[in-house]
Amino acid sequence: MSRLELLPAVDIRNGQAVRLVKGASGTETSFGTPLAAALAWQNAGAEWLHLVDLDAAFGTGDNREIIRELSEQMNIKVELSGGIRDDASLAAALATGCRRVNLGTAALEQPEWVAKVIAEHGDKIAVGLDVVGTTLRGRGWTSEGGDLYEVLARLDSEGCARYVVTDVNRDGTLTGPNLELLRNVCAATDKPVVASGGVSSLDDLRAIATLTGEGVEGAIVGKALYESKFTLEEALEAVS
Ligand SMILES: O=C(O)c1ccccc1N[C@@H]1O[C@H](COP(=O)(O)O)[C@@H](O)[C@H]1O
Repeated sequence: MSRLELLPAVDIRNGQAVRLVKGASGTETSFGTPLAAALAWQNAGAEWLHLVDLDAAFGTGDNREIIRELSEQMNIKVELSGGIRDDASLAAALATGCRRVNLGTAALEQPEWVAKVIAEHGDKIAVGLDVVGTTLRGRGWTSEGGDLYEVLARLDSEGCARYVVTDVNRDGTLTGPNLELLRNVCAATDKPVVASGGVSSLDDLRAIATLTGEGVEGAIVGKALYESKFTLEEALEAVS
């Protein structure tokens, strides 16, 4: 069985590394500069960084320059999310040298464009499936975007390489991952799944790691790291 990949998260709002509760704008807790956070995870042994431009996701601006500068200092793989919705934003994201991008809103609102970029860029494109129950959310998780399994079937048929599955109601809450959701999504697709939302403990990571045989490839870890529930070194050891 393959080892669970860990992706520490750096979410950026107004130039700061922040954590939100259930993705709600206005619930930010700041944790210093994005570069300091990213370097801390890189120096602690991260193989991946999950980097989110929250302003771009919410439509309140962007943090492109910070992301460009930060990316120059990363020698680990970066997955970049937030506001990637057209050719220009996709080109800017890929120009940072990131390993892959996550599309959210675009996958719900612009299916033809998403099918086109999946065909053009292959596994550089992942889709973030951000859900409440089985209903997808877009536009900073404020709009409803259809049924999870219908959209998943459409994206699968278009060759989408990977899905990042977030239970919105667990994100930033430290209440544990939604293992049932992860199992259900893995049963519905052959493509790898990255788990997001709710991780609070090393046991949560061990529980997600039991799903690697079903298709869970990685887990995003945010608030638990920022609130020192465990260290990244401990997390990497726990899933090794
Ligand atoms: O990560 C978050 O906390 C988050 C909160 C609210 C909205 C989006 C969030 N993150 C990721 O951003 C992309 C969606 O951006 P877009 O819709 O493509 O502009 C997606 O990967 C979310 O998981």
